[in-house]
Amino acid sequence: MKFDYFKYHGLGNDYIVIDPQNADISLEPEIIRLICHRNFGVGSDGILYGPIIKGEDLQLRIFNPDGSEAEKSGNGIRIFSRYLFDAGYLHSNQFQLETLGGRVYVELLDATAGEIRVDMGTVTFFSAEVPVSGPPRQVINEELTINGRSFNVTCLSIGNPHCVVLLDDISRELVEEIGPIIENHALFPNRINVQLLKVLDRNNIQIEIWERGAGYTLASGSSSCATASAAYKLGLVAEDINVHMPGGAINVKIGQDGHVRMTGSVTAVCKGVFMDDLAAQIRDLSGL
Ligand SMILES: N[C@H](CCC[C@H](N)C(=O)O)C(=O)O
Repeated sequence: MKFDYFKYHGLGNDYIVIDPQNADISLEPEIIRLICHRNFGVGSDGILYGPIIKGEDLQLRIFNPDGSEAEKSGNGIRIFSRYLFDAGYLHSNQFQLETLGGRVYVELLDATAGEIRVDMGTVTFFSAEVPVSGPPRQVINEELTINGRSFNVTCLSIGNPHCVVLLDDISRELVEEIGPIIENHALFPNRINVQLLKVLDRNNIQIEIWERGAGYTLASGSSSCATASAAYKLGLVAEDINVHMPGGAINVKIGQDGHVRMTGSVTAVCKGVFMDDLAAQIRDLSGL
């Protein structure tokens, strides 16, 4: 039986995998919004579409539940790597994937247990590359006023953009208040993912996450890499950092080569088919 989708999560950050070899779906924004909807669809923090096979290369496209496309997703890459293993695509436990935000290198440490390491590449703090509006600069320890309160922000890209807010105390309430304002702020032409960062010690940080195009999530791999890199840039942590999130922890290592390597788990949830009513809605939305 062919399945239309597979569902996995990385520390509670859940994604639907749609494989073009299995399912013939055009991923228009309104179709993505419907499938990801927690009440009217399957429900998820996004869609992973692939593998798109180009010769030897395996490409992954990543979509947020608002229908926008993300350049990179750390949990998404780990989840997709587990799917490739489960679906029998892999001939090795080490391989590379193409994403909109660049090539990443994956190692299945223990695939069935879902322990996967990803070299997410390098980060940049340069405004033009994040991007952040204003004069060309590294965006480090800048002041940003939201709702009359001044925040210290450091912005960077690891393929997708992140705004890290350094605080002594963090909470879900605060990230849900300022996250959407920062996400859509005029400073960020492509919008931005937002994290509140609390440094616990030289090897442990705690974050709360507001994702571009997704909202509050329990965990985020690219956010883990971005916040660890920002804390390291600010001299607040060592190069081996455990990132603690509401959904669990991810280990991030910052290499001497500048590459950021993330290790975390993946949980397989279910596989399914779109039943007639939803399939008809998808067909209507795609104009078929
Ligand atoms: N949950 C993802 C983040 C997706 C990033 C996406 N929201 C964007 O627009 O960049 C992760 O584990 O990295």
